[in-house]
Amino acid sequence: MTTNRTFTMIKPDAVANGHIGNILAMITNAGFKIVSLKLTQLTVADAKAFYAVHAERPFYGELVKFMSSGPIVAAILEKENAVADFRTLIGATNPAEAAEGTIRKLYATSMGENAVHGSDSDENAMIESNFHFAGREQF
Ligand SMILES: Nc1ncnc2c1ncn2[C@@H]1O[C@H](COP(=O)(O)OP(=O)(O)OP(=O)(O)O)[C@@H](O)[C@H]1O
Repeated sequence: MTTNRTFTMIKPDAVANGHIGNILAMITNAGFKIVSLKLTQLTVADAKAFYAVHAERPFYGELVKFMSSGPIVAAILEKENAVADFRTLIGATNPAEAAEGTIRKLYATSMGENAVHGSDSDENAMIESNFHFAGREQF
């Protein structure tokens, strides 16, 4: 397996509920190295662009509103098999279906407000990382 990178956001629900520290601890305890990190907030335009792939889905408006509703933590993570291993760590999109011990099982409140994002491919990890971080912020 090769060392690679994934992109994550701690979403507005988890930030508002005070879970930043616990979620970052779970991430680093699982062996991910943080190579970029910031507290930021998406504008409506940013959220629309980030989730453009979902533009035709019925939940798109709700998703854009939620993701721009408050601060998020954006991070780039490095590990062997980072994309797949991170999706295992966060659990299923719907927290009711998320496995025990996953971040979403512990901290997500609903399908929409599900605590964290994780890239779904190496290609998207790079696109999403570059959306949020300048080259000099990627260590
Ligand atoms: N049926 C739904 N109702 C409300 N929100 C939804 C629904 N399906 C997805 N979402 C929201 O849109 C996000 C993107 O959906 P996607 O299918 O890509 O899930 P995911 O890959 O598990 O999540 P993410 O991209 O945030 O890591 C979900 O994380 C969730 O916040």
